[in-house]
Amino acid sequence: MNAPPPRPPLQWPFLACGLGVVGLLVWFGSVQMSVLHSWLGLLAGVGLLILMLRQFRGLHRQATQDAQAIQVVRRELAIEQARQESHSADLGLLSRFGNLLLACTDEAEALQTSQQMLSLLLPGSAGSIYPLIDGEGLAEATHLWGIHVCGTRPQASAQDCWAMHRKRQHVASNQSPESLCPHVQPNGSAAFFTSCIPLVAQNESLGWIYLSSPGAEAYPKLQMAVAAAEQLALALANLKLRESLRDQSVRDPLTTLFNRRYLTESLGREMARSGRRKQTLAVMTFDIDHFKAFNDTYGHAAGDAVLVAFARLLQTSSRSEDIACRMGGEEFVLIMPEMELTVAERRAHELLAGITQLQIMHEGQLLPAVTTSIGLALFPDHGRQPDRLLAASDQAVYRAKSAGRNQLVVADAVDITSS
Ligand SMILES: Nc1nc2c(ncn2[C@@H]2O[C@H](COP(=O)(O)OP(=O)(O)OP(=O)(O)O)[C@@H](O)[C@H]2O)c(=O)[nH]1
Repeated sequence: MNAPPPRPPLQWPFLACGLGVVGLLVWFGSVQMSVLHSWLGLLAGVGLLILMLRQFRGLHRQATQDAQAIQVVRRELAIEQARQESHSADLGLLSRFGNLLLACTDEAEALQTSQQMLSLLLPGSAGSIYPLIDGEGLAEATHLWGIHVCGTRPQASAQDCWAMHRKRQHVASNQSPESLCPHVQPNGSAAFFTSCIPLVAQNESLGWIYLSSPGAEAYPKLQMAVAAAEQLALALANLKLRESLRDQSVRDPLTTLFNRRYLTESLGREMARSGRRKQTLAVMTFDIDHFKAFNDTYGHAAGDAVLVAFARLLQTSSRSEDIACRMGGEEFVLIMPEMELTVAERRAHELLAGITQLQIMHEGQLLPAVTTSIGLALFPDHGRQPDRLLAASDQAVYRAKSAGRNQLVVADAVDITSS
């Protein structure tokens, strides 16, 4: 910003004015003395008055220039103030974004929040968030805003993005097509810019944000986008860590099924939900038969392989709303919300057959088939409290053992007013 030029000193006009007045006085006074003196006085007075007028004109010009300079400064100040206000509004949004991310409980919520906030933070651009969806570097543009001025692949590998290679933002334009990332698909001749920003936190790459903006100028709010990407990356890394810690606390490390702790947490919740919806819920308890003998014959590691294979069978033959748990040892429980007795019985028979058909290889050797006994209890018929329902299912599995194993036994109906 230019500073206004300094004003000229004001002595001159006053001095010229004073001398002009003195000249005129001398002229009036000298009228009495002599004509020559009077004309000299008059000339001096008029000369000084002209000088004074010139000085005033110069001052006026200076004042006009000053006023113009002040206007320029005011305009620049207004622009600067507007820039500052927009910057502080952006910082406010950025901090709100950070707070919202802190409140997110999972990755899906964080991405949804980011989609909404980035569209506010980065007006004039279209964007896609590409979170990595597997350990192989494949990413999917799951959350989008605005209308991209050029296409981008919905699924792309980290190899297709320069920002992922360089681990820093990559700005490109169709003016130099070789600079565009391979996932960008130009679909017209109008000028556009693209910006890819990697999502990296704690040295881990989690995906990238892709922005496109029309015109021949690079997107002006790139720094804001980079700051937002840093916040999102940090939030995603924290949520992943939280998820993994939570997972460790509720999952069985050998089979990765849920553990007993998770079962007790979720059974009550699922029963309450079924109660509200006036639906039945089935609980199946599995106990692999003669597992001690199996371990003794083929070794503990072979036994582990059987437990892992059976866990996979439970997972693959369950619906997404079912909850498969390993209670400990060779005992498993499957919670099946919204399941009627006849359907549950059919599923149990499929599992009885399924376990005998497992082809389990261990150290290059095909292990012999194993069988399981199953106890089945239904909410609310066999228990209205989680411990009662589990106990009913447990008792049923022991009856299946006593009856010769490799079979299903349904719990006895009980007086539900006392269960
Ligand atoms: N391999 C392996 N074995 C386990 C694990 N946890 C418990 N076991 C074994 O599972 C066996 C359970 O034996 P039992 O409770 O006597 O039951 P069972 O031999 O299956 O007999 P039934 O249940 O009456 O058919 C024991 O030998 C335990 O050592 C595990 O994580 N891995």
